[in-house]
Amino acid sequence: MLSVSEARERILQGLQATAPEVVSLSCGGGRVTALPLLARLDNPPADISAMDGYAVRTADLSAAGVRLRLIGESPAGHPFGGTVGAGECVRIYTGSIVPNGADAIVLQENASQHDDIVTTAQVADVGLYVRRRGQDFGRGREIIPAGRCLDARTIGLAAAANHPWVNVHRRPRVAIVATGDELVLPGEPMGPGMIANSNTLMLEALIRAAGGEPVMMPVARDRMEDLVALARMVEGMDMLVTVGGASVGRYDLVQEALKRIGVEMDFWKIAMRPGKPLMHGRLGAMPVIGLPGNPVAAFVCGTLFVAPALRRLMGRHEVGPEIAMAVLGADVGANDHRESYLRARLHHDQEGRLRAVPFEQQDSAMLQVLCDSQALVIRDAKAPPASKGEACQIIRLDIC
Ligand SMILES: Nc1nc2c(c(=O)[nH]1)N[C@H]1C(S)=C(S)[C@@H](COP(=O)(O)OP(=O)(O)OC[C@H]3O[C@@H](n4cnc5c(N)ncnc54)[C@H](O)[C@@H]3O)O[C@H]1N2
Ligand code: MOO
Repeated sequence: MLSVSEARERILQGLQATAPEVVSLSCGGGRVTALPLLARLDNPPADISAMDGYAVRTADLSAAGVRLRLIGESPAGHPFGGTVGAGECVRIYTGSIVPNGADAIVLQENASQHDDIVTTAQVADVGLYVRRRGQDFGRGREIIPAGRCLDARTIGLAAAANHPWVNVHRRPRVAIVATGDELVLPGEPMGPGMIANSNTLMLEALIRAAGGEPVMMPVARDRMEDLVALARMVEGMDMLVTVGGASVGRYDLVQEALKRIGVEMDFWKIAMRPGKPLMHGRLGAMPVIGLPGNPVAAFVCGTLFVAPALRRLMGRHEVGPEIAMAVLGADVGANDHRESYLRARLHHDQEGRLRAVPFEQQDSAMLQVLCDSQALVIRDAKAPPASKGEACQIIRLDIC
């Protein structure tokens, strides 16, 4: 059976980012740049003051207590048009353009003004409290590379560089097909043997959080015709995710149905717990991922395989999952041949180290334990027993 990293490699192999589109910058959050962004102006656009005070000539300030003549003011948005000459100064404010002739700012706290005479209580070096033109970035400079996920910081930077729009990859559309005769949507009447279809809604949220556009398809019943008909409806999607029916039971028909609609299967079953019956294939260029039905297995496989594939389709270079370090908060036994992802609580110990305490219960159907976990502790295949205090790798779940 494939290892987790081999399986992820195979899923990511050859995935192409979706086509670019132009969107308004205010809608760019979570999208990935398809082209580098070049600054459309210098920032700041001119030498500006970093403080409220007086724009002065440092040559005049050989000592504190110098008297200068106030010849005008330079409020933000209304630059002073003249030139500061010897023995003169101009009232200035944070963000205002430093007038010609001036080369430093005296803080207003360090000066007193009576009518048009300003007495300074400070000497100044050239450039004091002056932000130079282009100090942040110059016009034409690449400020954001292609492949960067836009967040509050990058949106602020793009806006400062005068970009109203951004060129980003289209949100990948991901069809979610849940399978099973026992499923009803939450809130619907529930007959005997029925359960609420939690996986579809969970995956919808997971896909949306990873930047994709989830498309909920109707539930496929455990009949070949149903599955085949539904699977055919996914043309034009960027990814198909099925959930359930992945195992070996009589009604686990997903793999066969996928083959019938032309999916070229790549692998089925990997050395992982939870998530062993994971499937992967391609319908043309479209990746198809078949998740196991057990909800925790579906979530863990969603995190380890669906979200990274989605990030690659969105144009990201780094696709995760992000691995962090912690120390074990309890002893754990030897592991078998399946790499394990243990649901665990996280807390900081008295030395400030992050401790991960795996839950006793690791059943892959227990959503409450999953929700009470802040991390997955990764146990390598065939890992020997490990003691409390030993380093371990984790995937954090508590960073929303
Ligand atoms: N004889 C064997 N049995 C099983 C094996 C095996 O190797 N040999 N593997 C087990 C493992 S591991 C897993 S994981 C599950 C995967 O099963 P399926 O992918 O076929 O999933 P189902 O049988 O359809 O459902 C399993 C379980 O999850 C519930 N479920 C399914 N879909 C949903 C949904 N949308 N929302 C909420 N809950 C869902 C379903 O009712 C079942 O309880 O197979 C093991 N068996
Ligand atoms: O994936 Mo299954 O949930 O390993 O038990």
